[in-house]
Amino acid sequence: MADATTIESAKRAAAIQAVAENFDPAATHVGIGSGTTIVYVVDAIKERSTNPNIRYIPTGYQSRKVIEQAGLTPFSFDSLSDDVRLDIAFDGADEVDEDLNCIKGGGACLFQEKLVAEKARKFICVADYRKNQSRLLTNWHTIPIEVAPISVPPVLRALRELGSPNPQLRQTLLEKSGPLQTDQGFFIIDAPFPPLLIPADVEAGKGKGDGSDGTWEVNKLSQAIKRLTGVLEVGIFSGLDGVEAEKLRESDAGKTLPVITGGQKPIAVYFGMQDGSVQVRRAKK
Ligand SMILES: O=C[C@H](O)[C@H](O)[C@H](O)COP(=O)(O)O
Repeated sequence: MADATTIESAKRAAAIQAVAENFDPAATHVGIGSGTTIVYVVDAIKERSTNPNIRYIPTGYQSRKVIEQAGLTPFSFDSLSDDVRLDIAFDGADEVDEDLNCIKGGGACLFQEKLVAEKARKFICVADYRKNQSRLLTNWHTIPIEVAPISVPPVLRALRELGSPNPQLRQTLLEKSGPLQTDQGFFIIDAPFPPLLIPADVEAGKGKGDGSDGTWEVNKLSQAIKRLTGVLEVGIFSGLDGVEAEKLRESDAGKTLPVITGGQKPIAVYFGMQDGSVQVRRAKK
């Protein structure tokens, strides 16, 4: 069992290396995710950046406060024109599999994180070693799903039909305050599922991956949940590979940003390890 100091040191080490290797001080637009790890990313950016003209695009209230407290300049996503791309976006993750699919939303931020990730030429995640797993839902057991409050009962029922044994509406820490509200004023349902397959598992015959035999492949489950009426976004970042997405964006330079469905996998994830080292998992070229 690791102590809090080891975990925080791991986050900091990963953030420092991720920023050193990917942050370009000549950038004009930088996306900033949410959570506890992103604070170290912003600290590392602040150390390196002398450019007061960089616009930092937050992914929610907490993210905007982190940017402001660092003395950097926040710029709202909805003030960006559609043809502007972010040079890069950094974010945390709750779990990452060997294909770089991620679960996010442990802190109730996922919708704006997806918008920002999809608008970035390069999307980088930073996490500590607990998040490094070969399959999603190994150590982190539930998928956060952002839903319209009115739709909670039918979405819970539909999730059970998809095979989630006991999906729960996330509550605030203070029980009398009721369900936790997102930055959009929506609710979060946390849906447990068995560990998710990657496409290679389905090809290897480890399961159908379409829910019919109790197994789900990560993209298929994400799409099945996203289709439910009342679901704003699913906390699975999968879909287009980071390298594939980057190529698509480069080839489309100057035109409208291509629509990337199903979220986006990062092009690289920096894991701070228990021994103080940093492991980098990159998308395969
Ligand atoms: O909702 C929160 C976000 O998706 C975070 O990026 C994620 O939960 C990771 O947070 P942390 O860096 O605190 O582990």
